[in-house]
Amino acid sequence: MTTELTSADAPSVFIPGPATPYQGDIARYWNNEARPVNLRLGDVDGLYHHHYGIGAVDHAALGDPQAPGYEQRLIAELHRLESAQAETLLDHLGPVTPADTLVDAGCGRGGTSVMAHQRFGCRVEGVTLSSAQADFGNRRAKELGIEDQVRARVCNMLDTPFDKGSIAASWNNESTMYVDLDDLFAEHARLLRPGGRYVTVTGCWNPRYGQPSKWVSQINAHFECNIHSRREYLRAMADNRLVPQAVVDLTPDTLPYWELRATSSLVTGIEEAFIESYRDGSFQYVLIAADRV
Ligand SMILES: C[S@@+](CC[C@H](N)C(=O)[O-])C[C@H]1O[C@@H](n2cnc3c(N)ncnc32)[C@H](O)[C@@H]1O
Ligand SMILES: CC(C)=CCC/C(C)=C/COP(=O)(O)OP(=O)(O)O
Ligand SMILES: [Mg+2]
Repeated sequence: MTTELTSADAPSVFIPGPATPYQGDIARYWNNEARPVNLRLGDVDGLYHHHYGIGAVDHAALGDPQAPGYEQRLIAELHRLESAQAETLLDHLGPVTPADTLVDAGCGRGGTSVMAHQRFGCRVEGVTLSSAQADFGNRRAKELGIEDQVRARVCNMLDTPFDKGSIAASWNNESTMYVDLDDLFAEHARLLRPGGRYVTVTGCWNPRYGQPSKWVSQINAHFECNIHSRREYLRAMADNRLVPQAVVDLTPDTLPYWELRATSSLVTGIEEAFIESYRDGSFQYVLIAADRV
């Protein structure tokens, strides 16, 4: 499906329509998303994330909850933990040079893309289903003067325009639960150069629990997504020339973020499901870094 857009100064621009009705739903979801928990955190330093945080809470920085300015310090602390999550993802990309191009699959508002460029000095290509997110990310890149280096486009991450073997490293930061993993990893394996690195940070259900718990079902309903099991990740990677180099269980590291977020005025109602499922072992927050062989 294609949508033809015409304007006075451009002859004709083709934007691919959603590949499936589900992708149309997800594009609409993210086009309409404007939760204060994401915008107010992003306003702290201009890095806008749609992922969660890891690491210990800095109680000294937070100070007394009764003291003036506590809510702003709480927001800054949640944001610091979300940026720490992205730093940990970038730590696993391996050596990247300024001559390389990276792909941020499911890039959201582009926070991780900007951080990757700032760290490695390289080009970063983001793809999202949401035109509002792509516009937002491109606007931020322009404000930072890095629009020639960091770009977001409306594109299905299962079918990207990047040449075979042209990408040094790619990642999904909390965006794998919207797609079939075989299709996703086949596309990463195609675009990555042999020896390239793929990293995902994701929530997955724990096969040791048996089946997805009621909390996992609640998270799926809340975000209109489909959380996969840890086993599915490892199987789909093995089937698509992605060999895990590190599998890190970040569950204990993300709980403090959730426990702090649950006390904030910016709660969205999903906090209990994350906290309870991490505690009962039915759900895990993991990082998987894999070599494209
Ligand atoms: C939870 S957000 C994560 C955003 C970003 N990775 C971050 O860490 O801030 C999920 C993202 O996945 C994107 N997404 C979901 N399915 C997609 C698909 N088939 N192709 C491209 N992007 C997709 C959504 O558009 C959204 O930007
Ligand atoms: C770990 C899992 C299962 C994640 C699901 C994907 C998702 C919606 C991530 C956070 O986005 P967000 O930052 O927009 O969410 P929120 O508004 O809750 O902060
Ligand atoms: Mg968020």
